[in-house]
Amino acid sequence: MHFHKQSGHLYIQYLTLILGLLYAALYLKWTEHQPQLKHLELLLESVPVLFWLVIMFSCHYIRHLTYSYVLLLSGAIISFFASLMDWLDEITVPTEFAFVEDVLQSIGLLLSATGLLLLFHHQLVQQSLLKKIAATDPLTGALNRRAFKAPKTHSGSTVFALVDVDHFKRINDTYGHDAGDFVLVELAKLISNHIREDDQFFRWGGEEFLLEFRQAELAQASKRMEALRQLVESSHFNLNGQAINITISAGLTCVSPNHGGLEKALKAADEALYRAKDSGRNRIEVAV
Ligand SMILES: Nc1nc2c(ncn2[C@@H]2O[C@H](COP(=O)(O)OP(=O)(O)OP(=O)(O)O)[C@@H](O)[C@H]2O)c(=O)[nH]1
Repeated sequence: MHFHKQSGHLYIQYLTLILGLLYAALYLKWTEHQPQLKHLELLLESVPVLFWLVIMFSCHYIRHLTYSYVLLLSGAIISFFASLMDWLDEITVPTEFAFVEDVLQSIGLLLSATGLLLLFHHQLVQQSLLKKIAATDPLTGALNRRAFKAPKTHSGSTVFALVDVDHFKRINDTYGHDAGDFVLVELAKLISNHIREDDQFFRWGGEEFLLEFRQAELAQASKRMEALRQLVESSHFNLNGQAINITISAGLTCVSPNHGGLEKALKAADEALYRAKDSGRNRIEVAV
């Protein structure tokens, strides 16, 4: 008979529901017509029993994390029976199984705590991975627009350079779209390898990038941008023996600590970039 893995996990949920119903029936049956029972104590002792049932039921949702799942589920099952024995002690005369009960409780807690720790660890790793994916451009590996944050006002002046590949459409048209992608990847690598650790490099969209020169004056950043422009101009991107040459244009603007508005500054950089394009490309222009 073909046994589907998924249904095996669902059986555990059904089993939990059945155990829950049996427990409720047991509770009602044994407390019926017994006014001498301490009902409040009995109710309080029910909390751990129900808690472990809920954990057993919820384990289904982490079934893809095998180790956490197995540890948490087995811990919950053992703890459930230990709590049930504890609960029974309220109704019947406490038995000589108190030691077994304690051992079961310890093992159950140990297993579920380990399962939970593994689950938290997995969640932390996943969270940082997701953060990284959300901030990275999948093609070039550069930061993406989502990762961009306005510079902090106490960190001195910042210079932004909007960088655009010249006549990029021609590269796509001449060598194909994959070659265009290759050029973007290589360009991003080249620039990333030649900026300072403090500087930030974003893929702003299409064949446009944003460079953030942190704690830099306009004159100093212009020099560094000009050096990058010359570096790109003199580089050959080698695709299957075919050397592809490109040039870039850039528009720069400075944002001082008491800047009036980042959007305004980026717009100025964009206008400077278009001036660079209009003036023949392969050059940098500073916003006026
Ligand atoms: N291969 C590839 N092409 C892209 C990508 N994103 C945008 N493009 C292309 O980039 C080209 C941009 O063309 P245009 O906006 O005309 O600019 P350009 O040809 O670079 O000309 P100028 O900017 O004026 O120098 C378009 O053909 C887009 O299809 C990408 O991720 N990969």
